[in-house]
Amino acid sequence: MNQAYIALGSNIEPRLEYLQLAIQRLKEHRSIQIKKVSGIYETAPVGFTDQNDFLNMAIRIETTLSPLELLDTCQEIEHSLGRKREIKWGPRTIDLDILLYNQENIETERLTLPHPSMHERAFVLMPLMDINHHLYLSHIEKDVSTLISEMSLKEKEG
Ligand SMILES: Nc1nc2nc(S)n(CCO)c2c(=O)[nH]1
Repeated sequence: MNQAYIALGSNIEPRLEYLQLAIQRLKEHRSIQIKKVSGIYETAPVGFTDQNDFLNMAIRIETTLSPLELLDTCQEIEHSLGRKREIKWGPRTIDLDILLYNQENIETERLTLPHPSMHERAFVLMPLMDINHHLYLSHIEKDVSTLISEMSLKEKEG
């Protein structure tokens, strides 16, 4: 049995519903079992900042799918929930990013694992710490207090 971590995000309303639908579709897949679900975080957009805030979360699954089969499944769910890839970094109804697949390093045209940006994204690391804190203390270049202060700054900005 393989273990994988997936990051989810949405910044087009109804954001929460898109997250719930994506998780439901993963849960319904006969080769995927959802083992842990993080909390849901409202986060300011990073990268392309001229867009709505996101709702982000992460899940841990067990699966018999290969990494590329899991990617196909995630992209099918994104497509079924109306994901348009007009602007690369633009708004999206739902985003499903595979972060880790076992402890494998994978470098293909379609998929790089571990996800190359996960170590610099508070919107990924904070949900992951909900799920499996010991897994991420070793990955965080910024210390946890920096990440938390970044998140609380967002809270204060309101
Ligand atoms: N806070 C936040 N900013 C983001 N920028 C991009 S692109 N994305 C899409 C994920 O790559 C996000 C996101 O999910 N959350």
